[in-house]
Amino acid sequence: MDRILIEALDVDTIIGVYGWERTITQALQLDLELATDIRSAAATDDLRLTLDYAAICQRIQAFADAHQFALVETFAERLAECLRNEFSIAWLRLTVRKPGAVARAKSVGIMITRGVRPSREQEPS
Ligand SMILES: Nc1nc2c(c(=O)[nH]1)N=C([C@H](O)[C@@H](O)CO)CN2
Repeated sequence: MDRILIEALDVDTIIGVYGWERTITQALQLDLELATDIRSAAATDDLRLTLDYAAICQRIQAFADAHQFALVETFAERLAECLRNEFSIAWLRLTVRKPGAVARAKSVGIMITRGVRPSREQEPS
């Protein structure tokens, strides 16, 4: 199955387990792989037949503006659910990094995959 890719998307949100983190906005950096079949969009050159990565990026920041989670785990799980529902995404991989959260690490974070991975039988040989 084909994948739409979004790499190193900067998202601002209120997130963290400590009190001081509830008073500031912090940057998260997201990578996404979104399974979709791009062939009909490519054949017709029609954006409506694929996943609009610009619209998805906008939705992600709107989601981040609307929520204040403690854990990056909760942010990732709830965002994955939101995107899968709203954009009819069968399978996705989402990486959420929190740069600078640990002083001696460039970033920390998590990666999740959700949904049913499209089978290879659906792919052309
Ligand atoms: N597994 C996690 N560990 C930690 C998280 C988290 O979201 N998931 N968060 C924190 C703090 O908010 C940290 O980012 C502040 O520096 C600590 N551990």
